[in-house]
Amino acid sequence: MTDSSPIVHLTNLRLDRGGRTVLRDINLSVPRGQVVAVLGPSGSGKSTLLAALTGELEPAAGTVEIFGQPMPQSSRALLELRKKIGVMLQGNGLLTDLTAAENVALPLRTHTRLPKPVIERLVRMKLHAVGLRAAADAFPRELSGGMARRVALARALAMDPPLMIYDEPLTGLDPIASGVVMELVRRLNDSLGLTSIVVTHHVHETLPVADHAIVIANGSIVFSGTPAQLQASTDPLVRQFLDGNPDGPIPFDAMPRDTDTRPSKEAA
Ligand SMILES: Nc1ncnc2c1ncn2[C@@H]1O[C@H](COP(=O)(O)OP(=O)(O)OP(=O)(O)O)[C@@H](O)[C@H]1O
Repeated sequence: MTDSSPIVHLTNLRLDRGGRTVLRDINLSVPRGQVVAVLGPSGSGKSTLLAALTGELEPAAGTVEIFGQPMPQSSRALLELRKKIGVMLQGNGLLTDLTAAENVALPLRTHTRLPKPVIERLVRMKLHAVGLRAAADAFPRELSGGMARRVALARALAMDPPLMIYDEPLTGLDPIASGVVMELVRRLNDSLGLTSIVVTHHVHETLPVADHAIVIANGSIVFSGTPAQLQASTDPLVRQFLDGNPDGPIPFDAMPRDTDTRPSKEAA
């Protein structure tokens, strides 16, 4: 791939789950170095989109290209690709009986044959990057929610992935810790030369650090543009989501899976 080719390129993507279409007509290009916010109400399909980005969910139609290559088919190639994608999942996922340093070391121990002193040095560097070198020997229960989230971030960075994906990084955090985590996402993105995709419904905390935002609702992308364009949008769907109105074009209750028989666009 060339320096100018997008890190993620989605073309006419359709994603089905449990026999029904969750997302359709998804087109997205994420250039290198950007922080892209993927926003949408609960149940809109944000995690489903993530699953397609990591190759966990095969598209029902359309294509996913990562690092300029189509999503690999073989499980071996998929495994190699995933080493280049740092994923911070909802919650921390930290192992409670390991220290912060041991948690960060885990991917390095699993995926590399680096000698112990090198791993220890890399772990110190990652903890330093998130401002937590002093907490190396602390167990997750001894850390605040925000600190634990930063350890999870250091662990996601352990293998130096060029692409970072954050799934609801702010869940359960207070506004101050949320600000710290989002600042860190931006700073690490720029200082380490990463590309970041942040999937969240925390609009107001995420937009200030994003270069580009998309909003998904009712099964497709209803907005794609800069954070300023998003804030200025007068689209009723976008406004309802941004302003948190219970009444509007986005249904408050998700359709029950087995009673939703809406045909997908392709099938219609
Ligand atoms: N494994 C599955 N089988 C069937 N349906 C699923 C599956 N996973 C998700 N869904 C459905 O797909 C839709 C989108 O779910 P998804 O988890 O992607 O949304 P989300 O935007 O990430 O929600 P949240 O913000 O609450 O995490 C929902 O209607 C959900 O019920």
